[in-house]
Amino acid sequence: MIHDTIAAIATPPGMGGIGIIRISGDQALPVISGLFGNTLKGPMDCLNLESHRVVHGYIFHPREHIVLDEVLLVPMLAPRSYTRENVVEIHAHAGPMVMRAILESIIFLGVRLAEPGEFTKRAFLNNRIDLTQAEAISDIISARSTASMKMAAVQATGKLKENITHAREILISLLTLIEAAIDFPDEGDELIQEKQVLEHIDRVIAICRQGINTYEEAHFLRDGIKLAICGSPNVGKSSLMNCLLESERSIVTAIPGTTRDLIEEGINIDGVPFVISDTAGMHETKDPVEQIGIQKAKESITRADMILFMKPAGETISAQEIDAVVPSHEKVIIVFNKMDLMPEGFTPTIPADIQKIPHALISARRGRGIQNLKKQILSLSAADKTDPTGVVPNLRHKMALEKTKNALSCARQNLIHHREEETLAIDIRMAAEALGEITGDTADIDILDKIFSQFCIGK
Ligand SMILES: Nc1nc2c(c(=O)[nH]1)N(C=O)[C@@H](CNc1ccc(C(=O)N[C@@H](CCC(=O)O)C(=O)O)cc1)CN2
Ligand SMILES: Nc1nc2c(ncn2[C@@H]2O[C@H](COP(=O)(O)OP(=O)(O)OP(=O)(O)O)[C@@H](O)[C@H]2O)c(=O)[nH]1
Ligand SMILES: [Mg+2]
Repeated sequence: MIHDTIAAIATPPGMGGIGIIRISGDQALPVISGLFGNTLKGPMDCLNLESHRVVHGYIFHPREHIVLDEVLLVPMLAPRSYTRENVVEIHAHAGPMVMRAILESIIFLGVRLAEPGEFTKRAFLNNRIDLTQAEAISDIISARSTASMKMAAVQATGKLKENITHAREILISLLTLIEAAIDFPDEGDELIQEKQVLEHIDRVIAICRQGINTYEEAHFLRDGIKLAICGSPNVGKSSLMNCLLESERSIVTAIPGTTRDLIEEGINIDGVPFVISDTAGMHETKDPVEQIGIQKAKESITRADMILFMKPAGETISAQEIDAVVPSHEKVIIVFNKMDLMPEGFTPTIPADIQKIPHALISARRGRGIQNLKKQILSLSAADKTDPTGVVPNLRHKMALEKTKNALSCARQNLIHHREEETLAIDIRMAAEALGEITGDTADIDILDKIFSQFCIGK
């Protein structure tokens, strides 16, 4: 039921300067009238508070009539609020006990505790924002890199919604035309001009294609670029992992075969998110634990977007060695480690057939050459060439775009082969519905519930 009034603590738990409790719904003002007064005398009538005007005062315990806290109150009256309902915010002191006491007082007066994402769900159900904007708000909060934060911020302004809505409108007007042709078969040929219809279909296919491509090129800015460190035992893989993380995450010893399990950690390099995995050293072994570790290492390398292939500086490297790990030679950086053991001015020798592969010379133990390596990683990831201020669909959007594109390819065939108009209409309706899933216009309640339940409490 959307007509009940909900409340939640909007700020993170724990102690802090200020904590915000938010109430939304029809009963927000009557409830606050039972709790808030602008003098120490007790609660006052709040039904006529002015919207968007901060009021100073006190929160009183609804039964014990004692002061709970000195607060600022922010009324935002429907429809001029985040949810489009009456909203009242209480800006209190952020201590776990005060915040809880105020929230309990509100609940005592008949308000229900909000579910995760419920304020934003109401903003969506009341048409303040569409589903892509709701998802973007959640992405802004959970962003772990500047790049993904920027992408989410663009999406929150409604850029993706505009693109999708535009494409869907093209399909809906096409559909109207085709349905008219079905209803008035005599005028069908005048209503549907094949060339024009094709043009419209192709325009929407192009929009889908563009969205899918952008996802492929840029989704890693949201999800993180998978970077695997691999090489023989003892080359310094774990030392490099720790160096990049700037913490002693992996165990480092002089004993070959120290790392057995796969170790994964997220970092961000110049605002770009990476998920680094430190793998077990690759070699022939009879040790069953090591064998499992090496199997995991291989899987991690297969999944990786980028590979750091480590060698001790001074040892020779061959194309075959790299072939064994990454046959395509793409997205590999050869990392020569332990440069501190080499004479000053040392440069590694690289066979002619692999000179195109980028390389770096470092000392993981001394932390030398790391800045240069980071630069190489960024440049190979092409993250520096990807514009995070563009619209980047997420996986859910991409799947719906694929569904749209496929349905339209069928529609195209039907049109070219002059099949029945009904068949054409079915495909186009399917495509329009798939687009509507992105913005939430045609998404079913299970999808909506799933998306909103992943939000923070109080959002
Ligand atoms: N204190 C506080 N800070 C916050 C929020 C909030 O709810 N409370 N927000 C919550 O997520 C975000 C800001 N989003 C908001 C979106 C709309 C309105 C709002 O009142 N909109 C009205 C009025 C606009 C106007 O009159 O200028 C409207 O759109 O009609 C407020 C906050 C981030 N910061
Ligand atoms: N001199 C020198 N020693 C290093 C350097 N990097 C790592 N080492 C040493 O090499 C040994 C192995 O380092 P690790 O980081 O554990 O090597 P690994 O590749 O993770 O080894 P495994 O997990 O066994 O496959 C340790 O004694 C490190 O201190 C370096 O840059 N210079
Ligand atoms: Mg190791």
